[in-house]
Amino acid sequence: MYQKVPAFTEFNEFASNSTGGKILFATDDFFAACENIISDKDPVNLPEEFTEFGKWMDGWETRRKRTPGHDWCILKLASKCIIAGFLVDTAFFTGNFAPRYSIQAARLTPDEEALIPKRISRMGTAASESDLELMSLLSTDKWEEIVPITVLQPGYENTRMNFQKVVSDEAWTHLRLNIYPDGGIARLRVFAEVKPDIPPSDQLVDLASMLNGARSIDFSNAHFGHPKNILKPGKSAVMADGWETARRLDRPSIITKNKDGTLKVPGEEWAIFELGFPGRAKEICIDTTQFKGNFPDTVKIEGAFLKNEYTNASDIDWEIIVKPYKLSPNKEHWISCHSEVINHIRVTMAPDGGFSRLRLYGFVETDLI
Ligand SMILES: NC(=O)NC(NC(N)=O)C(=O)[O-]
Repeated sequence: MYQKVPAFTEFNEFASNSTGGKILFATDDFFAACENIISDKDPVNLPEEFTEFGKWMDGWETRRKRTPGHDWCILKLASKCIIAGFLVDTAFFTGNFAPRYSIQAARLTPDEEALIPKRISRMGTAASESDLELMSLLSTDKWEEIVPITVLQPGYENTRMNFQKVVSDEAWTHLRLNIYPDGGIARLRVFAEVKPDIPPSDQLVDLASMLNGARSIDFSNAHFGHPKNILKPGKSAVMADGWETARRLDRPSIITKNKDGTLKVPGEEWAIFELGFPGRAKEICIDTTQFKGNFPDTVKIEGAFLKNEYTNASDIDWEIIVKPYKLSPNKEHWISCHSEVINHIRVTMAPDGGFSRLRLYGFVETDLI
């Protein structure tokens, strides 16, 4: 049985590898390296797997502390953002999960970040005394406690998901995750809203990038992968890191084609995104990388400028930006386009399937921000 997932998990995620999060420091990596907590993959359990240090664990696990203090790590977020909530997943850490945690946040300048000692990430290691002394150069008044010391539940199927809502309007660049006194956690997910600087109006910007504030706000189907994945930076490394729907069950028993080569198959799946900035679209990329036997036949893109908060897709007067466009497997499709000023798009795939990334380059309409 799975736990109920809070609404803040619909926000983009800013700690994991695929979005550009980074572990900068950890006091101890004895049983399992801290980088595991930002892995994109869901944690796995390999009960028979042991390393020279102990039981192999898919997460960050420190040694049992026999000295004063507690363990902690520093993580750089993919972008400066306002945090809506956390997931501390203790999956498969049962007799060895960290019993309590807290989170502090900071806005660090590049000079301040440079004070953090270079990290050696290896199982069996711990930060040296001199590294810990260097860390004390980072003034403590930079770090604000945004999650107080909080009890964690063990990594059983029905207790592993430790969700924590955050209510604050401040934007942060770095997090310090404290575990008390030691132990393991499998993953840390940080759900947040990015507050990017406004780019100049003569610069082409990816208006659909999550790092520029784009977000997924509605969709018809996300069975295998959430549409918010297509807004992530960089290429997708696995098929799970994309938007993928279930196969539509209303497809005909035998598939045939229209004269123009499109499929004679009813039905489509759609997702709606709020763009990071209002602007005019100039070039769109639909990237089917990783999707080989399950890319959509076609994708259509429409845009709209909404003055008010989005409520319902059918109430909107959508302008077609890219007519149904025939796709190929495992490939970037770059399409030139021209739109009016828009701040939302509807992406419709027919009849179903998945793709990994969407780019929408355009000029920002700075007067409307
Ligand atoms: N069986 C274990 O998991 N033992 C120890 N942890 C690892 N990973 O070996 C521990 O700290 O309890």
